Amino acid sequence: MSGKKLENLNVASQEPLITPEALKQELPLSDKAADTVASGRQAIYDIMDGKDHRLFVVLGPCSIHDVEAAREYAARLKTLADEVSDTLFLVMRVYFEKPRTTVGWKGLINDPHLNDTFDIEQGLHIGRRLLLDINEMGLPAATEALDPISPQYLQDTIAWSAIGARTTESQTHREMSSGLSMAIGFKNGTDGSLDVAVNAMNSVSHPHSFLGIDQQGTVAVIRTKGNNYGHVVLRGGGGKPNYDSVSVALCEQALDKAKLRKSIMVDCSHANSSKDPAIQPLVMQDVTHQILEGNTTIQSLMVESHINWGNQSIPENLDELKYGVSVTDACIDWETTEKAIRDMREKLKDVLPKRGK
Ligand SMILES: O=C[C@H](O)[C@H](O)COP(=O)(O)O
Ligand SMILES: C=C(OP(=O)(O)O)C(=O)O
Repeated sequence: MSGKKLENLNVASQEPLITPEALKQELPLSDKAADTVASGRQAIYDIMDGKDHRLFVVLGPCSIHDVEAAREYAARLKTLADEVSDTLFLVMRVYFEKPRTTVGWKGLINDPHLNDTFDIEQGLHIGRRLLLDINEMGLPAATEALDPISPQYLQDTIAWSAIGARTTESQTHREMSSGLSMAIGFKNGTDGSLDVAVNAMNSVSHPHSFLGIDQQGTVAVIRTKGNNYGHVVLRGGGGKPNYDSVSVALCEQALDKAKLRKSIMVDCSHANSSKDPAIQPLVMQDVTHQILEGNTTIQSLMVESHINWGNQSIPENLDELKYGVSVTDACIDWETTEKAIRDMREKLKDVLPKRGK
């Protein structure tokens, strides 16, 4: 055996991590929370299958960094969700994993103390605790599945997942999604390309076999059945939006050609708003107008919303963090969120039940 050190040359250290099974034993899902997850997933399947006339709307902070603010947001959202539930099915964005263009804070699981200590074990505990609490309130949760291992720890609490613009083309993410137990939205690429999302939908509907871990944390060959509830998320890109009726029609054509499900989510943020939160309610209004004009394929929306407007950089002294303000992309505030959702409900409440008939 050669004495030359040839592996892990750029690895600083490795630490064992709690297993998914042990985390779930410490933080189990209650019957009430499990009902929220199961009924949330089913409502989304029914909307995608045309059995439920509502739109589903994934809304909430760009990222969670303060669990108290997230709980307050969830309580407000639950009240609003009940109020508009005849027309809109509201699901809270509970995003713990942030894909970065280059570098930056990677989210609450990766660095829960926001200080580059990367206490991932603590991050998993804090994240799971919050997801349990939100589901306990009766509010379903949505997240981005970014790390290919973390779903084993958290996905039993999630009603809808996204694969982000930076990972839609990744085989690892398509394989993982083919085994996830809920509907999954694939964003178009950051350059605006739709092909990557269409190809992802095709890939995810097939069974895959790949390397992963099981609930005991043992390295395993994971064999999946395929996920038939993949759909496209139009988020704009390459400096241009793609929520307008022409882009939506082109998306429908591409899905038709590929013989894939014509279920479209419009992301009102990201490149569809040039990351200016003030544009998000305008995108919501435009989508509402398209539906009033006869569109039948937009079945869902995504909105980045928090308690307070805008965003902030993470300060060196964390005491200086402003409460309820995003530390990643800028969000609309609660008052704007309530108004935009109520307006949408008012305009669509009589139209959606008759949609496509
Ligand atoms: O949704 C959040 C951001 O758009 C995404 O994480 C990329 O952020 P960045 O370009 O600031 O790294
Ligand atoms: C990172 C996100 O979006 P995108 O992948 O579209 O950039 C997000 O929704 O948090």
